[in-house]
Amino acid sequence: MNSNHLLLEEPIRMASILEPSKPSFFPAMTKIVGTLGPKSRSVEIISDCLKAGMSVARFDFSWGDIEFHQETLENLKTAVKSTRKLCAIMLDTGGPELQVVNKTEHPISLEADTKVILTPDQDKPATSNLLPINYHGLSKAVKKGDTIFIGQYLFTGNETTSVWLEVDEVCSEDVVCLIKNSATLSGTLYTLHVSQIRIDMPTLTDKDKEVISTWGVRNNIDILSLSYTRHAEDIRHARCFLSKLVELNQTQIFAKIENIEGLTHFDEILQEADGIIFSRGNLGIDLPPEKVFLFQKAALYKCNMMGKPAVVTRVVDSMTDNLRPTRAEATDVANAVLDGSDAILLGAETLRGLYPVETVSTVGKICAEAEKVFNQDLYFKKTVKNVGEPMSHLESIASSAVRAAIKVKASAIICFTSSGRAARLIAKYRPTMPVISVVIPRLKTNQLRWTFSGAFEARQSLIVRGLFPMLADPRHPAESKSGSNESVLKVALDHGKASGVIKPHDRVVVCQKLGDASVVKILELED
Ligand SMILES: Nc1ncnc2c1ncn2[C@@H]1O[C@H](COP(=O)(O)OP(=O)(O)O)[C@@H](O)[C@H]1O
Ligand SMILES: C=C(OP(=O)(O)O)C(=O)O
Ligand SMILES: [K+]
Ligand SMILES: [Mg+2]
Repeated sequence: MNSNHLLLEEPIRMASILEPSKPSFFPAMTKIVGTLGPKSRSVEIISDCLKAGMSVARFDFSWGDIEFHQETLENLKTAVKSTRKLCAIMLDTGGPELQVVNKTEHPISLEADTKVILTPDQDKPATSNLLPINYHGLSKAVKKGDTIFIGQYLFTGNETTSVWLEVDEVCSEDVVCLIKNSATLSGTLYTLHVSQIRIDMPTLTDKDKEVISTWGVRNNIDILSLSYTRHAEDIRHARCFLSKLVELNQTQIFAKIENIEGLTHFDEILQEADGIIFSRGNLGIDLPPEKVFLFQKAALYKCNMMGKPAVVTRVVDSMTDNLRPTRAEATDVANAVLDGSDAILLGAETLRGLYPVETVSTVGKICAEAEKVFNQDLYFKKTVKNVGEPMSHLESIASSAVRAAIKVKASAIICFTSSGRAARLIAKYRPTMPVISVVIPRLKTNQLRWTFSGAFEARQSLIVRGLFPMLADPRHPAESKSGSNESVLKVALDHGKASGVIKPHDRVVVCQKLGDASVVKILELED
């Protein structure tokens, strides 16, 4: 790769690499999603994760009951209040996940070159020769020679508790497998992944529907992470389900791409979804290893060009048990940023890891360093070319705002918005400075009661690279129609100053509507 793809000053002075970066008010423009669980559910730890840069909390319903997750969420709310850091809520569905059921909870030793039977009879206890699973259709879906992987819930890939099997024969509903490596399965929950087969289970299961309509509705979830999205129809179906739950008709749907079926239908899925999660843990098993990077780069590019947020998972697995990532992992995080990801999703690292806070902060620091050498100029040109001409008015305003901000070396772009659309479009051009989106609430009614919009739009931008939302006071909307938003703008500038983004004598680019005209203006601050 040509060094022009990175923004490095020539000649490169090696010593400059070690110069510490200037502290900034936020850890990085790239966002961090943290999965909350046993090791990250106290108010204290969650507060520290928020301060370290986590802006989206993921609740994975592959595991844990509603009460458990509710308790964690109540702690999150307390932490959000006390730290004054906003956080979006993501519900991750269980989906058609195959699992080994070990009711005894005793560790099970599996020995290489011996055989083990996978059976759908969940009444049988799990032993070294027999593993009950939660799916009746496995024997019909596999054939001799297929590869099966069994790993701990949120397997990291480097634990000694994962096992590879090879299908030997099928006996009615049972599947007899040859064990390829010795391992001890400990714990209660194991995911089972068969490379490249089709599972005839719905993407949104009955259990998922129940969780969404109870826990999800109660907590106004901002983002639904739809596990094992395989077709655009999966998204349409989930959207239809959400729209019937009045409280969730603004919830965004992120397609979690976890297998080859999802890869094959990627383009049509991207059209329907609000964002994409590259579930690299599962993808890494389904795809040949040498193809993983290529899918990541191609798919992130497509997301970037569509202006839809892309999230990458499984970055620093080894930090589950260690204070420092491996060099491969550290480099991988930086490459995910250079490839264009909006957010990094931490799974095992925060859920059951020993160092949740340190992980968030380490990943944030790596992202910030990568952002500094991200070639915005090249990216900008590619994006403009991709949009083509004539551009829509809004697209043209958004790209002009970014260009102006870069040219005058503005310290921030302030964007007024209600739907969030304008701010997201600005972020699409990946400005090097933060975009403060001032979400102006709108009064709306569902014919039962009046409410203000805005909270969803503000929180949903917490997963978009470079976007930092601020929810304006609902008393302002009337005046925003007629006036010039002077008072709201002052609040936004004060907010920027208080957080350290904007300093005296800085330039700031503002994007707003004045009367019927959309304007981009450059402010030169005095104090
Ligand atoms: N309440 C507002 N006050 C002033 N300007 C606004 C407001 N809402 C949106 N704009 C501006 O209007 C243009 C269209 O933005 P967009 O986000 O699509 O609007 P909406 O939120 O109405 O969908 C952008 O230039 C944006 O900055
Ligand atoms: C995030 C992933 O999956 P899970 O939901 O099982 O953590 C993954 O496979 O990368
Ligand atoms: K899940
Ligand atoms: Mg999963």
